[in-house]
Amino acid sequence: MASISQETPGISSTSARLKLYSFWRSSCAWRVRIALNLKGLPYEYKAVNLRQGEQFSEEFTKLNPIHFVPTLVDGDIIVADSLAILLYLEDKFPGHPLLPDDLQSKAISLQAAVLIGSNIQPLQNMGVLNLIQEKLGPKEHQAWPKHFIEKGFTALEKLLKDVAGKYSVGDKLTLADIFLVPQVYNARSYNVDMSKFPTLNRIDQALAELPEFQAAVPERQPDAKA
Ligand SMILES: N[C@@H](CCC(=O)N[C@@H](CS)C(=O)NCC(=O)O)C(=O)O
Repeated sequence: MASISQETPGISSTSARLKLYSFWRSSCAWRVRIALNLKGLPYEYKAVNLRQGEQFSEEFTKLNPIHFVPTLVDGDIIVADSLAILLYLEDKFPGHPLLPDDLQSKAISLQAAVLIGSNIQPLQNMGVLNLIQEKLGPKEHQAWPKHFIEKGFTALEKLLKDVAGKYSVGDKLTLADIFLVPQVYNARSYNVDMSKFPTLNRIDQALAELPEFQAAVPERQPDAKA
């Protein structure tokens, strides 16, 4: 596993205490990269090459026995799972909040994040798709994720269309935005027609303008195309 310091604009990362175990192409790790950038937290980037099976190494298994990235290490504290990490960061570093105070907006932000994190992404995870390819063939390997992304996005579009402002829930950034961007990227890679989801498409385009989101994209990570 390779280790690289990640600069946040304006903050020196030489003394970064946070370590993020990530893979450039992982949508779940991407969520955490966005949050760290938004909160202005420097971190050490620990690359785990999922395509070479580094998630099964002894070193990584000690950190996360289910063999998934992301995993965050903050001194003696190890947090695995993107939502758990984001809520941990929110508690420990409340500046630049990722959840609104208003209870209804907060509930919708969490609902949107969980819709993606529980009802879309797990059905198109690498291990799942490898198994589908093995059992059902390469055609299903493409059709399966597309089906579940479209089903999830249909619900998400309905959830957000009347509450979206500049971003997913009003005009402030929330967890919903952090989960949305990597999932739209994956949707495009499975040829999902995003014009069927105009609210999601518009928000994704607005978020693409923000430097904290730009710095988190897969292609800009130290292990990109490793
Ligand atoms: N619920 C977990 C899911 C983590 C997850 O599925 N990670 C993927 C990358 S996005 C992974 O590590 N896959 C490796 C594998 O399938 O072997 C989270 O949100 O962090």
